[in-house]
Amino acid sequence: MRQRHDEKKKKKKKKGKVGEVRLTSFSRQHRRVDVIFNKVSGRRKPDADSDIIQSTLQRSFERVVTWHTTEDKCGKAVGEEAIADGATVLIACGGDGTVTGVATAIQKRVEEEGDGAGDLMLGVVPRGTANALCNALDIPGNVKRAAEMIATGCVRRIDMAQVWGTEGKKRMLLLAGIGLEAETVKGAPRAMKRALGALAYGVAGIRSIWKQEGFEATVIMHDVLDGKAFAKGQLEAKEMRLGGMVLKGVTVANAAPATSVLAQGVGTVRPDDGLVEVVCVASQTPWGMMRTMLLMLRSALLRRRETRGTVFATRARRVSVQCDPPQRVVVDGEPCGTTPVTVQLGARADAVRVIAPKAGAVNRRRRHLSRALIRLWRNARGAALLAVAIVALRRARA
Ligand SMILES: Nc1ncnc2c1ncn2[C@@H]1O[C@H](COP(=O)(O)OP(=O)(O)OP(=O)(O)O)[C@@H](O)[C@H]1O
Repeated sequence: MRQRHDEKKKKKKKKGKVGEVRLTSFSRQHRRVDVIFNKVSGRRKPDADSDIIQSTLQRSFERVVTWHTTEDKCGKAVGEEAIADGATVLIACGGDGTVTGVATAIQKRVEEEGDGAGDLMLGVVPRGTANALCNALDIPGNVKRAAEMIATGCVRRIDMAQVWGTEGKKRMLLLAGIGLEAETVKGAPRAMKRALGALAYGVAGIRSIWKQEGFEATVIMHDVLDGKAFAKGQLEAKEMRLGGMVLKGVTVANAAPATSVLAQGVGTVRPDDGLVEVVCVASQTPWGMMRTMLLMLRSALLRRRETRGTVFATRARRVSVQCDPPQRVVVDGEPCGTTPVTVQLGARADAVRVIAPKAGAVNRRRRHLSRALIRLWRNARGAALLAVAIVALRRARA
């Protein structure tokens, strides 16, 4: 009896959690890592970062090969070259554009070769401006710590969607933004990102709130499956059509941190559930939009659905968006033509294996912190209202 119990325990230990593989023997299995380096991403010094990454990885791997992207040869093209050369662990060092490019090269090979593609894996060392994927997966933001994590992390499977737009087909790890999000990305060119860092997106975002005109949108969703839709219960529908709405933005997200505010509203953006989060915002005035965005941020921090009339948020497997007049589209921070656009998660949706810290612990800490902050804000607001009331009462008496 005791023996059987021990055997069961051993098996459990071997298997680990579903979707997570501990990488204790990872650096011994994989002797080579390939670094795909984008030297123009972000604001950090490329040579210094390259040295840190090289020396850190050399401690765990026998061979570290570095490849450089160029203006015409992006993460995807360089990733394909590295895979053809025998790379199995590809580390994308750059912004979200570079990460999606390398992930696209990996998924393309997996689709072509199936099991023959072997153990292809994506690692990320963030060097970009927003580094949204790293924030969403709790990958350290520090270059050295992210490189160290490559040898000690877990492998998480995350979905990768396909996007069909006016400029053809593209892959998506993070999100497709239509309207407001696309205006924000356009309003933050590389020179501005170099000067202001992540603040560039904040400045561009506020400017686009005032600039973005409302547009008439038709959103068609297939396989809508949402556990707490409209806070009323399970919502399941083969097809759902929202038509004739005047919106300021539509976001279709696969993975997004809380700072990608326009992707929030469902409560959590799950990168591994085979569904995308669809969020439509309809606030018509700039101040109304600012308020709506604060509510969306709250929804992300508290992991609670936003049910106000100006936000519609749900989950589906396939989404098509048409706009009148046509609107700009960005996919993972890169321009991708205009609407109409369709986003879909396919059967091989879980093909991308990303090296990331064990999910859970960091999220739990973050949730506690955000709850504490909101409690503090409520108390401070209550105290301020009380003080104003006391002053008004005193003045009235005098
Ligand atoms: N050597 C290079 N010279 C000029 N541009 C390059 C070079 N390598 C890549 N690029 C361009 O960099 C872009 C991708 O940048 P990436 O998204 O990785 O960084 P970022 O824009 O600084 O970060 P973020 O997406 O977080 O704002 C692509 O459009 C690609 O054409």
